[in-house]
Amino acid sequence: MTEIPIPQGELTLDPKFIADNEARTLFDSLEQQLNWQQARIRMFGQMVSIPRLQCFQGEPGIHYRYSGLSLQTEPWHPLIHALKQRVEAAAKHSFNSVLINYYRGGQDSMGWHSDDEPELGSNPVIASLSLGQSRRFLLRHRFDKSISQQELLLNSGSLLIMAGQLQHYWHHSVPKTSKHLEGRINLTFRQTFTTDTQME
Ligand SMILES: O=C(O)CCC(=O)C(=O)O
Ligand SMILES: [Fe+2]
Repeated sequence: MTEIPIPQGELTLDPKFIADNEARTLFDSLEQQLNWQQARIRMFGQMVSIPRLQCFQGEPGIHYRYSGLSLQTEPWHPLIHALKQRVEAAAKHSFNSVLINYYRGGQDSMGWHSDDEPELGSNPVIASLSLGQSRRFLLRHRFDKSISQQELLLNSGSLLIMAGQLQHYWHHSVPKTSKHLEGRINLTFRQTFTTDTQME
C-alpha cells in the first residue's frame, strides 16, 4: 500500500493487490456470471441510459440511491464475497455492499461525482478494486481551482482506498476515450447505512 499525498483527503493504492493471472480469471468469471443491468437515470429532465453496466450486491435490505435511481442489494456472489473479505483485511474496515461497474470499452465511462450520498455516512471508506483494462481515474478539487487535477492509472488487480474527507473536497471520474479498449470491471466496496440503521 502506498499513500498518495492529496490535500483534504486520503488515498492509498496497492497496484498489485491481486496478481495478473488471478485478476484475469476473476474478470472472465464476473463478466459471464453477474446480473449486469444498464440503469436509466433522469438527467436534465430526460431519461438516459448510463454509459456502463452495473450490479449492486451486499447484505439484504440495503438501498443505495443516486440520480433518482434506487438500487437494492442482490445476494453476494461467492467470488465477490471472497474478495470482500480480502479487501476488508487490507482496508482494516468492514463493508456491507459493493457497487460493481462494467466498462465494456472506451466509450463506457463514469462522469464527475463524489460518493457523498447520505447513506454512505460522513467520511466513508470506499475500497475500489479494478480488473481488466487499465483506465484513467481523475480527481478534481471541488472548490479550489488552483489545486491541480490528479490522475491515476488503475491497472488490473489494483486496490485504491478513498477515505478521510476526500468525498467532501474532490470529485472523481473515469473518462471516455476514442481509443479501442477492452473491458474493465471495477468494484467499489462500501458501508451503506439504510435509513433504518441511520436512525439508530
Ligand atoms: O470505476 C472506477 O474506478 C470508479 C467507480 C466509482 O467512482 C464509483 O463506483 O463510485
Ligand atoms: Fe465514485
